[in-house]
Amino acid sequence: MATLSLRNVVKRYGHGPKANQVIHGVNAEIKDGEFIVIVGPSGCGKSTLLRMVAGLEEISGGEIAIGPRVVNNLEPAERDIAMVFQNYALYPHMSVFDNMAYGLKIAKVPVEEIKARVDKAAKILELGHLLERKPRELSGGQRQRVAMGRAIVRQPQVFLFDEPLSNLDAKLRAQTRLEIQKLHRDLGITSLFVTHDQVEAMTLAQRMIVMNGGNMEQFGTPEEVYHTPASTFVASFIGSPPMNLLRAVPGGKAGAILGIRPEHLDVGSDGWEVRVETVELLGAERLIYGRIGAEQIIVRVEEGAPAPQADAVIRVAPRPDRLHWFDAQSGKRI
Ligand SMILES: Nc1ncnc2c1ncn2[C@@H]1O[C@H](COP(=O)(O)OP(=O)(O)OP(=O)(O)O)[C@@H](O)[C@H]1O
Repeated sequence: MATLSLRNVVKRYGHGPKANQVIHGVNAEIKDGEFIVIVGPSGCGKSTLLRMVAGLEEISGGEIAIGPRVVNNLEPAERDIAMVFQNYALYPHMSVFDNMAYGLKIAKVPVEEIKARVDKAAKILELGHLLERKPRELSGGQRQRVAMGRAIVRQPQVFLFDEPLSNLDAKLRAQTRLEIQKLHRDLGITSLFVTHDQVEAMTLAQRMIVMNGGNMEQFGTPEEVYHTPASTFVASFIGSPPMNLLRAVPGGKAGAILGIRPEHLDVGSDGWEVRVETVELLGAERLIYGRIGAEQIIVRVEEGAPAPQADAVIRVAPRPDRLHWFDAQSGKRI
């Protein structure tokens, strides 16, 4: 097990004047045994960052260290990491056992030791009865577990996950999320997990790195990111539906954006006048979409609460201890 340090990490594709910088100096000190999620929209650089840790992309600037070792110039195989890919990358002609054993055979681990490690991983992942099958004879979730098994048997210092759940349906994704959490509790291996899904990030992360356009916008626990988002970007990326960001409402301040989450607004007899546009029922709750003047606002209420009609005018009060303020120019929290 090991710490993982990202020190002013930069990535440029191409050289000279045509070079395209896509990671602009990321700093993060990840503790031994921590589960870190890198989250952000498509193209923000999360896979590139992960692939630099893995050694699959050259590091253009800065330093990456695993434990005390700077790994910038080490081959992937020398870095003591194991990676789980989105498409699982299993060998189709090999059995489950051989898929899991392959990396160890290449590393010339003794046969008995290989068997013991594969059997142990298969037990943890409940794959024991499937060891003779080929990948095509497995469900998506089982293939995913084989891919994780292959990573576990390597006993790496660091696990790297590149959107490993995105090919699974919603139910299996939720279940596999729980399995990964359990695995991490049991093995305690430092992990870096990339996803564009904020729910996945919130539920899995001990701390999360929120990326935007090649910059780290925030590095914190899910609670910190939800309760004290560092910018309007983070505020609107984490939370569903996103935080309301209001520029011109009664009680607002010049040069500032007022943020309030839909779940922190109370419908009642005082507060802002909101003209209702539509109301959605989502099962346990209702979303009221409306306007304060020209500003759009979303209010989340419990399903049992009275549902206003379209065009009705209701009063909505923000909870004073749940207000967020951001600089209107920079979008940063003030
Ligand atoms: N080989 C490459 N050559 C040039 N540019 C690249 C290359 N690979 C990625 N990029 C660019 O780097 C940026 C970051 O890409 P990256 O794949 O890391 O994003 P991402 O956040 O993982 O996105 P996604 O969720 O869509 O996979 C993008 O603008 C992308 O176009």
